[in-house]
Amino acid sequence: MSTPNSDSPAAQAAKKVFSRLDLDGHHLPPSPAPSSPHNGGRRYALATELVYTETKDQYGASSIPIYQSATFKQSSSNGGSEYDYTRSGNPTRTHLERHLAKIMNANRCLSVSSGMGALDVITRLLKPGDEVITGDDLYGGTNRLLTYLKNNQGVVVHHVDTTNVESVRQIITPKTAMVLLETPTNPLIKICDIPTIARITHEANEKAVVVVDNTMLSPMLFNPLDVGADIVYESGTKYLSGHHDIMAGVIAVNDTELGDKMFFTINATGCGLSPNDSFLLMRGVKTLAIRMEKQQANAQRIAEFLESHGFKVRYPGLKSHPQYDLHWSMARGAGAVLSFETGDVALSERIVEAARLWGISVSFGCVNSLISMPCRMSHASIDAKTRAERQMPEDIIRLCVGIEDADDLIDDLSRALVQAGAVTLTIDGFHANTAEGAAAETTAAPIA
Ligand SMILES: Cc1ncc(COP(=O)(O)O)c(C=O)c1O
Ligand SMILES: N[C@@H](CCSC[C@H](N)C(=O)O)C(=O)O
Repeated sequence: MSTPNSDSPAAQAAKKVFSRLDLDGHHLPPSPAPSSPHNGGRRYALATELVYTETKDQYGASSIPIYQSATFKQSSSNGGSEYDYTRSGNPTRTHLERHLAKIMNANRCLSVSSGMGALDVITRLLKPGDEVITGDDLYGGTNRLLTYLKNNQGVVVHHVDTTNVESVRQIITPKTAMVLLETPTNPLIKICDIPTIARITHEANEKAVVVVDNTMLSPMLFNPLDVGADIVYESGTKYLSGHHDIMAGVIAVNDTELGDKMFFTINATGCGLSPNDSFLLMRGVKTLAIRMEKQQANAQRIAEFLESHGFKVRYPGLKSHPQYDLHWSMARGAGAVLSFETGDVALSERIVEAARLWGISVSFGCVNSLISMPCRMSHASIDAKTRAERQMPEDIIRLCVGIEDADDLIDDLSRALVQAGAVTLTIDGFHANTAEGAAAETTAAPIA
């Protein structure tokens, strides 16, 4: 098996991010994040800021209380109190949103009941006739909402290869109202050049907003607002909360007018995050750095393990990723989602079903490792014809790596690969039953 190259940009960048987790406390550089009235002014490394909060609680509670109340008493008939009704605002939610604004380098953050809820709020900025440019590899639910807007709301949606800046440049017009990007994309792990696309979009049409779905990387590894995005959203169901026990969505902006418009929608439609889920998301966010560090390290090992045995693996921590340099020019880590192909749908099915430690489940970003077949699960809402047009391999397996012991994860995957007949055992180890596999080095330890 190949060993990680400690001089690679991936290794260097990971050191840069995570060496700041070293608890020697002597040389934490000041955070480069801008200070603003909303973010409270970030002063420390992100790992520190994630856990550092100031509550104004009357009893000095170290954890924000859950203000489980729909209404708030007013000091007079004219109102006069900070909160009146939880749909419009709640202290637990406010605390979370201020904390998230700080770590997302935003002036304002809004929290809603799911990632799709966040995209719904964002796309309500559109009006009939507006054009949206988006990718040809997208989370299935995002594709579904955009298709709904196209079929029912008069919004024109262009799916192009957003990994190619020219495809985006050629299609921008004065009617372009939004450019919506994922990076890495779900599930093909393709990389989009966010700074360049943001620049060319704004140059061509200053009214168009660039929206980035940052769910795959989280603010631990990427801050799209810093490189030209206008709106960033994430499914808080994933890394931000980290335990698959809540649904949440977050939206971050620097532009006051955009923030106000989206707050209007949240208040008008009632999709703001509940006090209880705000509390749980706040609790989850505090461990984001340490979870991401372990999940990424595990993902790197799994990706190298699969690649060294001849599988075609998609992961930006591997030098073989065609956009490796682009990814590392923007992000501080590779994340913990990877996908690989077997060349045979039935074989992929057998692998997925033979895994024990890897739970068969949609979603990612939680502490448990998950395995799935996107074409049948997370992306099943994209019809087969469209999947084929967009070159989505039906056999693709997605791995969402958790915090377990990496050797246990590799052992379980190895066993599943053998049981499924995906690899051939040799005296020295095993290799994938693919053309690449036959040519691959077989240096892994034999499977017991
Ligand atoms: C990249 C991406 N964005 C957005 C979402 C939507 O998030 P949620 O499930 O919290 O609505 C998901 C998954 O569901 C996702 O994978
Ligand atoms: N049945 C759900 C599937 C959710 S997929 C969740 C996640 N984004 C992933 O990529 O795994 C639906 O149809 O939305």
